[in-house]
Amino acid sequence: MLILASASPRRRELLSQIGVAYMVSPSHYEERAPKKKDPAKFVLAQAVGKARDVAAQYPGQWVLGADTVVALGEDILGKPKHEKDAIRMLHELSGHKHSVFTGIALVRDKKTYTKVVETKVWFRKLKDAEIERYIATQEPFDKAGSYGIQGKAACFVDKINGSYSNVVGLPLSQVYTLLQKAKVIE
Ligand SMILES: Cc1cn([C@H]2C[C@H](O)[C@@H](COP(=O)(O)OP(=O)(O)OP(=O)(O)O)O2)c(=O)[nH]c1=O
Repeated sequence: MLILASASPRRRELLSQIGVAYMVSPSHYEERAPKKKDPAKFVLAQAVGKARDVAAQYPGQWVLGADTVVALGEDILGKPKHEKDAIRMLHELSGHKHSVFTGIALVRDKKTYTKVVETKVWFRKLKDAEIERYIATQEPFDKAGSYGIQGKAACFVDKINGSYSNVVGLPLSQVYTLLQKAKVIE
């Protein structure tokens, strides 16, 4: 059975949504501080790191790892460390377009398949009071870029271009294709 190397409840929900059978074994891979300028390379390395970490414990089994960041200009935004961080990120995103990158890695023993998916997201201009209220909900704190498109921040988003599930943490069409390629599913 496929193993999902993730502690993210969103990734579980997304994988369940498409009817793929899996079990969960979160990785203990230490996430690196994002390097500037190359979000695609960064999420790919993180996804591979998470998947390989868990695959080492399960020889002969396919393991799926993923990593999501928000890229705004030259900056890569991960999860906020504290409230100030979240306020800064949401101010930066307000009224602008950014990209969400998710890297996915499917690993079994020495074999690795990977993919990086980008979705463009346009935020409307946010009022200071809205940002404060949103942060008070605690929703930003376990999410890249300090927001969840699937939650209360849905009303911040004017439009997106690309995969919606990619923003939430797992690009489902591309995950499915990777699983087919590895013959985990038909
Ligand atoms: C932008 C955005 C991110 N996110 C989430 C997806 C990811 O779970 C999280 C980014 O952190 P990640 O480090 O990618 O994942 P994680 O630490 O939550 O889980 P794991 O490493 O165990 O797999 O941000 C949303 O839920 N909604 C959004 O709109």
